[in-house]
Amino acid sequence: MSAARVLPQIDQWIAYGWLSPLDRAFAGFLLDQDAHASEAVLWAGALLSHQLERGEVYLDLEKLCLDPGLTLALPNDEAWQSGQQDSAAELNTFRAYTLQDWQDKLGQSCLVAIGSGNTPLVLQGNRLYLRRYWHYQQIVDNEIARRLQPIRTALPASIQASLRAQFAGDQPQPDWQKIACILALRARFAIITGGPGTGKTTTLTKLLSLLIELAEAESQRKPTILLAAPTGKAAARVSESIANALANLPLPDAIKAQIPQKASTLHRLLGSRPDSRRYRHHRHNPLLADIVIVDEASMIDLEMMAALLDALPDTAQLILLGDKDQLASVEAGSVMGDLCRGAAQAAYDEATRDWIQHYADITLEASIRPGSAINQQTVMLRHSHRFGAQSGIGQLARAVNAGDAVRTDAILADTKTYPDLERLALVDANDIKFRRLIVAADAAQGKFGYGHYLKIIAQRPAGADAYEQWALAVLQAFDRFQILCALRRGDWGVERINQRIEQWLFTGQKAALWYEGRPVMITRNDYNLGLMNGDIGIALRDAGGRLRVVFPGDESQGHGKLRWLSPMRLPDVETAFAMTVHKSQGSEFAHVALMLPPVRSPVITRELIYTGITRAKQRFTLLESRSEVLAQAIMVTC
Ligand SMILES: Nc1ncnc2c1ncn2[C@@H]1O[C@H](COP(=O)(O)OP(=O)(O)OP(=O)(O)O)[C@@H](O)[C@H]1O
Repeated sequence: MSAARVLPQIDQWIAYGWLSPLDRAFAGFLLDQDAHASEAVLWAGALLSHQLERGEVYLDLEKLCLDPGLTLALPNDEAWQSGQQDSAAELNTFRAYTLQDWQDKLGQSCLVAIGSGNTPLVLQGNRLYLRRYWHYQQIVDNEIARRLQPIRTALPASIQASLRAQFAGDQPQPDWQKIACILALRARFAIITGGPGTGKTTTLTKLLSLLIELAEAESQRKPTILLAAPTGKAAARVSESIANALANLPLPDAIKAQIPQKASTLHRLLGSRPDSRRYRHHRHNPLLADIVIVDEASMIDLEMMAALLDALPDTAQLILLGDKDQLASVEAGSVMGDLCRGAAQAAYDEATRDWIQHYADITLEASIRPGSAINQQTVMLRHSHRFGAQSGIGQLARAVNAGDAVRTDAILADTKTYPDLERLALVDANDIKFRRLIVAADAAQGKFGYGHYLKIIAQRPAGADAYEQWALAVLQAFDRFQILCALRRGDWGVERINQRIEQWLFTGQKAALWYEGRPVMITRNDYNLGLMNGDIGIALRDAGGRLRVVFPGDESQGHGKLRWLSPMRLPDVETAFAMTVHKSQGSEFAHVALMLPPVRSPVITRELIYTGITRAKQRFTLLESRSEVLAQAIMVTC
């Protein structure tokens, strides 16, 4: 194949729906920069661009050689659904290339450098980066490495006494929550990961109280603590969880008063500016903080993590919390997943185990091979205090996470033991069983459908002064039930499912785009309106009869106050009866129904199923038409 034939072949791949015009434009840009660019460079450029759109920050050339289909997630869901699987043979284009071939050909190009420089591409071992992402990766790696050095070799006796007091009482052993606190007191970086209800917020609250005490003992001053989350919704949820933990934990009032209860979004924390990638805070204007906490850290992409670390003063401590097993952020880079690699093994070295033994009085067995420096500052919480042995949601999430398809099937079948689970086989996406689920309004049974929030809308108050409360009740009722889809396109994708649900709920009434009851999700940040990607509002008529879209208050106005905005002012929105699992991250709903399409797709992975299940607090329904899709999905991990 010659370089001249690469662009037409990329066009063919665009026709299959495999690559996008953006990928071709990038290959074209490389050709403009170097008219002698080889076919390998042009293909690598187009595939790297494709990977970035899929959320990967680099093209893994080794994996590309081993399995191009799996590495590139091709044929993608659209191709599968439109029966284009036959074109999969085209993936053999790269079969003849070895890793060495790629490295040689890329290494010879003036468009590729091995490290620093000003080439558009950077090759590092088997990874090909776009320079910008390579730079972000450097910041993340270097800044975290600097913070991993222990800053304390001993803890004062007063802290040891507080630790004993906070962790008194019976706990599942080893007490990972205690270990998390002990390790986070040692260095300026720590990760606390765990599934839903494993006590991340509880542990964080105890840890903050210890850090406050420690700062006062060491420097006689109160530390400045900043609390953040990647999205507005996640920030609101974190604020609520911290307030609950503070109400329940027996901490001294003087300490409680210093623990922040309001989380902001990372964008606001860093000082985002409209229409700019740059933030107000960076290494030359760092944040004023001693301790920075970021919850829901699995949603942080590489660019945001680099911006955060760049803005962190040298002396500040960073603590990341989140669930490593959730899907990574929609943007490029599964930072949390990468940082937590090996966390489940608790591969602590001798120094770490000695520290834990000395201060937590917990003896851990030596691991066969000690983990990385990051592993030493990472703790995985393992015991769910929310989902006990009787919780189907908890059991199902564990089985999926372990990749155990047989157990997953058994749990879903045992509705006697696990009445919080339901598996519905649908003939097609129009099935009456699906329709019944949608229109249900059985709140007393915990079986919410969208009939529930429509009932509340119908209870319109008589006086204008009660409108705020009514709208809040509507938003809360809507939040109880959510349809999650694995795909965007096709009969089982978000777009068509939303249309179908609209028809079922508003038969005959709905003609216009906007109607009372329409739930919408913001798909692009609007800093002027304070609306963030993922925020959900509902169209309601205000006391004057005008149609407005009501959103929960944002952090600047206080989370309780509602915002009534004209639909005309809203940036990009989409109907939100159904949303993708990706978009549901950072949210929880009483009842979640997850739809799996009848065809296998490389984007339906174990992480996607796990994330979907763990959005449910009380009830989980699986909607499918071919049962093997679930089993196949949980074998695939990203
Ligand atoms: N060690 C513990 N002993 C008893 N109950 C606990 C313990 N840790 C947490 N809990 C309780 O478990 C519930 C979940 O805890 P928490 O909110 O801290 O978990 P989480 O991991 O932050 O949850 P999520 O992120 O899924 O909302 C809370 O009711 C909390 O009081």
